[in-house]
Amino acid sequence: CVLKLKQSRSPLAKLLDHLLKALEKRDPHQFFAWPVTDDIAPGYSSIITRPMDFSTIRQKIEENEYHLLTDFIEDFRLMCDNAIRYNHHETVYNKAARRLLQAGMRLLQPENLTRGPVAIF
Ligand SMILES: COc1ccc(OC)c(-c2cc(C(C)=O)n3cccnc23)c1
Repeated sequence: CVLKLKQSRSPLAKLLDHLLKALEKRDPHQFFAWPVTDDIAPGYSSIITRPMDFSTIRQKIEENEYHLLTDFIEDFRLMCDNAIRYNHHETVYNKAARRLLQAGMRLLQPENLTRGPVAIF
């Protein structure tokens, strides 16, 4: 077996993990926890060409694919925008995506990253 050496987490990875946990808390029904499949959402993969979900974001953090905070924020926005575009306005998914996006943008505002109980910068 090949022992995978546990790399020490970069400061950015630790920050993104903290932010991801805070954002996941705003998705109590776990609508954004896993990739959306065509089985549960007919025609999804034809309409949404760049799918994104929290499990994929977590995998990208662990594989050091984010080099800037803005890259992480872009994937979070993409995930919410996909749900807003695919689902009709009055559906639970569209409403949940708009609420999650609003909450996420508040959390990720620079002034909120330097204030509050855990000042990150
Ligand atoms: C009802 O339980 C679940 C469970 C997991 C889901 O996505 C991972 C979803 C889900 C998540 C979504 C999204 C995010 O668009 N969605 C759209 C249409 C139908 N279902 C969904 C719903």
